[in-house]
Amino acid sequence: MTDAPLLRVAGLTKRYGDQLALAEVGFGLGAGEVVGLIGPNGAGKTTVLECLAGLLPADAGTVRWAGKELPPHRRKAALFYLPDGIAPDAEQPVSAVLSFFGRSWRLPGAHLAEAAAALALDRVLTKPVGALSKGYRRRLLLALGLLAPQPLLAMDEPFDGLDLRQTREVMALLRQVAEDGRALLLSIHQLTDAERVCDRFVLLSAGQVRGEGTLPELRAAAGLPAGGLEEVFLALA
Ligand SMILES: Nc1ncnc2c1ncn2[C@@H]1O[C@H](COP(=O)(O)OP(=O)(O)OP(=O)(O)O)[C@@H](O)[C@H]1O
Repeated sequence: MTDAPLLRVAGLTKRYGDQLALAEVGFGLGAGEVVGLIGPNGAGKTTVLECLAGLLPADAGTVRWAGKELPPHRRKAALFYLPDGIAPDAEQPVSAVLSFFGRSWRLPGAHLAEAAAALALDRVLTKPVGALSKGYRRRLLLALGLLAPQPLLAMDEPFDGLDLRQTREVMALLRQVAEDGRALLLSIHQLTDAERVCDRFVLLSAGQVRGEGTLPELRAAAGLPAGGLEEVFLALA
């Protein structure tokens, strides 16, 4: 685990009625790190991200940023959250959506063109967002993530809807984003994808953290001499 993490989540608890969706979830994340929030369907990954982003009120828990408590209404200064499956401005062409965010974030046009090219969006710039395929819609969201000024990028299932080649390209791009110093928190249910792109993992099962660390650290915690994330997850969760 990172000694002095940029982000420190502690005791995050969320109930939906009688159901305890998150039970004292805690983990840390450092600058330049790619951390995977790993767990099966219903484990609570989206709930963690939404509470963290300040979109969903948590029942308990603290979020500290560089050692100081960061209340929900100030989270968007630190964190850009890309939810799963949204289509911003479905009627607008891709170029208009990119320009809108570019203006909001006061970015030079060259940055927009770079992000569009990095995600091969140049060929769909005139298409309305609602008419994009799932993979291209995902690419547009990823481009917004690349352009966003916040130091932490949180993404819900960033590889959903991408084919094999697209997944590899986007993984390389996300690794580059981390090398440039941003922190990434990615919710991923495909363990093979997570293993390829993340530095560390937070294993979530039924709203509880069952392990946190690098693969070798998690293997040690599970008492396994070898094995991938899948074996480790099954042993710990
Ligand atoms: N708005 C809601 N009202 C009631 N229960 C909810 C609500 N949102 C989520 N839940 C429940 O909370 C639990 C955690 O859901 P969440 O969507 O966070 O899981 P997840 O790990 O992101 O799952 P998936 O991989 O399927 O997206 C699930 O049991 C889910 O049914």
